[in-house]
Amino acid sequence: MSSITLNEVTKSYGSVQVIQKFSSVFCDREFVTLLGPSGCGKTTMLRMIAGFEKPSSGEILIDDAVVSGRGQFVPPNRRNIGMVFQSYAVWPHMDVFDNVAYPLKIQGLSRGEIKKRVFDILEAVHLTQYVKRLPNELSGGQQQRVALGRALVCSPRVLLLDEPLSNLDAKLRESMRFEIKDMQRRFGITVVYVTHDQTEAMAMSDRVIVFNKGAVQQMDTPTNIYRRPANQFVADFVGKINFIRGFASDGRIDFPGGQWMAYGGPRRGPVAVAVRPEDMLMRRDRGVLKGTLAKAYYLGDANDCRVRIGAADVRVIAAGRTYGQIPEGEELWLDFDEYLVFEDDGADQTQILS
Ligand SMILES: Nc1ncnc2c1ncn2[C@@H]1O[C@H](COP(=O)(O)OP(=O)(O)OP(=O)(O)O)[C@@H](O)[C@H]1O
Repeated sequence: MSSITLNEVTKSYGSVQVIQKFSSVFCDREFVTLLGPSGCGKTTMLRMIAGFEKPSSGEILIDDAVVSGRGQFVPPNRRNIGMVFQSYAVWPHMDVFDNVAYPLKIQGLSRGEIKKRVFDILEAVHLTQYVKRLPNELSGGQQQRVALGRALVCSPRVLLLDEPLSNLDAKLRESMRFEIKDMQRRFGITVVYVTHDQTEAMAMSDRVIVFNKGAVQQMDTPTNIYRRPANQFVADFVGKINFIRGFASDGRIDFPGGQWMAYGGPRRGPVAVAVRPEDMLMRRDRGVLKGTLAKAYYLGDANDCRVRIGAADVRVIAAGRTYGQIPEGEELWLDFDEYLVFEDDGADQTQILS
């Protein structure tokens, strides 16, 4: 068992509140990702769970034990938590074996026991052949695996990862995602992962918590975050999306410029119709909005298109094999495969058609 319970946790620095009241239970073996733009409070939340920061109010429990709150504070080294940061934070003067063995030496384990546990972990993180190397003889990905091994070697109850892949190149980042996920399953560990990269969050998590300015915007599964975003912020932050401003009345949404679409939903007044680029279909015969294909960029697997409607450019992603079927400059219809209608919050990203 290794759950984390956060009860009405807040954090302020002076008069600035960086985490607004936050409550949740991260379940045993759950992979939870804290996702949000820079400065939204993700790292602060992770540091409070680790014990490097004290909440201003509220309490944190690991399993049934209070680690922060009710007049108690358990220091980081007594929380049995493993941590990996963005910077590899491996000791440059120690070889791979000694880096991974370090936490066990501090615990005073016997040499035989240390050797056994280090080699078990090195096998799990695919580093057995590099055991004698110094960090500067390893690639970034290998160094990050050393950090991961060192975090896991004490069999922690919880693993906290703060942007661990952001210093790696794109290809390595992708493969490490699967390695981390695989390791989490094998070790049966609870993971709290911090990132501003939405694809990382989607690929690994059981649950994603989207933050903005210290406040939770949505806590949900990756599919719900993507397909049923709670508001315009989440819709825009996670994935690509077009917002088209309109006015909802009974049975229809009117767009500036005289175009309109049928609408049976409950909203009335100013709205933003949100459509993901891959949910837009370009057709010759009929559709929701009429426009002109302004530009089509061929990317191989996809076409990244801009369709001009009035004064706005709407982004459409079509299958690569359809490239050239509609030539640039030609009139077309846009149909929406799936769309959401938000109350228009006046956000900058909302497009005005005219
Ligand atoms: N020790 C501190 N004193 C004052 N303000 C702080 C302190 N630590 C963090 N902050 C502020 O708290 C807010 C949240 O910071 P935090 O590092 O948690 O954000 P983050 O979402 O992890 O961002 P990033 O992705 O850039 O690391 C920021 O506005 C930051 O400036």
